[in-house]
Amino acid sequence: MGSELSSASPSEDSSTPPEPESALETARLQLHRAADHLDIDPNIVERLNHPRNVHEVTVPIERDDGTVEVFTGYRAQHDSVRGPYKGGLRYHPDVTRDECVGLGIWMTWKCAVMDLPFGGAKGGIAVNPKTLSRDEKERLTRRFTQELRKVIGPNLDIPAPDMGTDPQTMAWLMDAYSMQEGETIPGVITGKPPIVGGSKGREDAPGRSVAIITQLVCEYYDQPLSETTVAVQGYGSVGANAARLLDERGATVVAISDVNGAMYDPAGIDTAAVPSHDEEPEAVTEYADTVISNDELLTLDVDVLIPAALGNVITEANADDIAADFVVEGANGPTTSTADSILADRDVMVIPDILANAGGVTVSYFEWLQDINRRSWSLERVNDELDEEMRAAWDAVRTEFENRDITWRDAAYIVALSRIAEAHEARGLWP
Ligand SMILES: NC(=O)C1=CN([C@@H]2O[C@H](COP(=O)(O)OP(=O)(O)OC[C@H]3O[C@@H](n4cnc5c(N)ncnc54)[C@H](OP(=O)(O)O)[C@@H]3O)[C@@H](O)[C@H]2O)C=CC1
Ligand SMILES: O=C(O)CCC(=O)C(=O)O
Repeated sequence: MGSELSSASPSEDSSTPPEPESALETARLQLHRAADHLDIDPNIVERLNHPRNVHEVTVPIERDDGTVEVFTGYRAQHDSVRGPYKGGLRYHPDVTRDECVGLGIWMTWKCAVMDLPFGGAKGGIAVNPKTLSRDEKERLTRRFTQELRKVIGPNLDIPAPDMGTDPQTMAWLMDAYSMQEGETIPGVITGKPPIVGGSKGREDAPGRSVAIITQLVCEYYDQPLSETTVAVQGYGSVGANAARLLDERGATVVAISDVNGAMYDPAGIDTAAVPSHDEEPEAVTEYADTVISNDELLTLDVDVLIPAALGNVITEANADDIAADFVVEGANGPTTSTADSILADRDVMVIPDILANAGGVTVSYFEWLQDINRRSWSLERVNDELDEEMRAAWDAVRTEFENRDITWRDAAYIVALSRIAEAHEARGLWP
């Protein structure tokens, strides 16, 4: 196993990089922007500019036809000053080392903005999971777990689902880790099926938090939900759950999408009737009468746009065409830095990923507590506590937004970075 510190130089120059911009470039720019608002020891900022470790592993598996194929996997661990590293595992062909580092940095801020006792990490394998059989995916996950065994653990680094992984993947990881350790250790991973120590409500949680935050934003700007139109890109764990909850709560969801395009109905979509990615991948366009492209979805004239699939979909090229009043980021990093500035100049309110989709990691925290205590919570308790945590985070971010006259993203970063910097100061050195 390789373990290395980032060799990239800190981005002292906070000018915007040319697009396409990597998750790492965006994350570093955002760190420096937030630090500019705060009186933080520059040495702490320099530490946070780099991951603590990036583990790169090769993952060989036997394909069903008997051939061996070797994939590359990563686990980037950014900061653990407030607790064990925490963050998802992504199976996607575009997974790279830098993407994992950038996403890991965002996990640090996300856990801090929610005031959870975790740091940030992210990992994944560069693979298209749709090209794997179920058995191949299981073998890949078990071997990846074996390679990461020494650097994860319930008090060290606790992975979870992300794009391309699901509760079943988490169950295999938990089983592989537990078999190697010789005892059942459910707390090594979250997002498991409830029967093996998962939390009720975890699958819905990131979409639920997107819906809660959308509702709070609408209330804040006196926009009744019953008069709000919504377009959602991506119909997976985040997008489908957000769309369905907003639909249930009275909003009109006019567009949803899968990888092949978007279903569009200005009269409103019956979101429960369309299978999510988990229920049937690539089904949205199959069920649609009117199909538009994913690019067209982004520029629809709706009140709320929820990008909930890939990163970097709102860019310099289309930011001027975004017609929504509010962008609530369901995906991680859907907006490039240039696009962010364009949207801010145009008074489009962007509610950042680290707040909006933080329900996933918050219920992961509840799951971890349940695993430690060997006691499961009711769905009602999970949802009530999630609602409470989201409102507390919203209040903290709103206070900064109102006091400083800044963007919602800067406000969320200020909340997160202040907590992290204070923890580094308190602990004394560079843990
Ligand atoms: N899962 C989690 O706990 C959390 C996830 N996130 C973030 O949310 C985003 C989505 O993750 P998640 O919902 O888990 O992913 P899923 O794998 O559950 O679903 C992804 C969805 O996006 C669609 N999609 C894939 N590629 C594209 C594309 N090029 N254009 C448009 N749509 C596409 C898929 O369509 P199809 O069915 O056709 O494949 C599917 O509907 C990611 O950025 C992730 O990091 C954030 C917080 C928590
Ligand atoms: O639940 C978790 O630990 C992390 C989920 C995740 O990867 C994310 O919020 O981006």
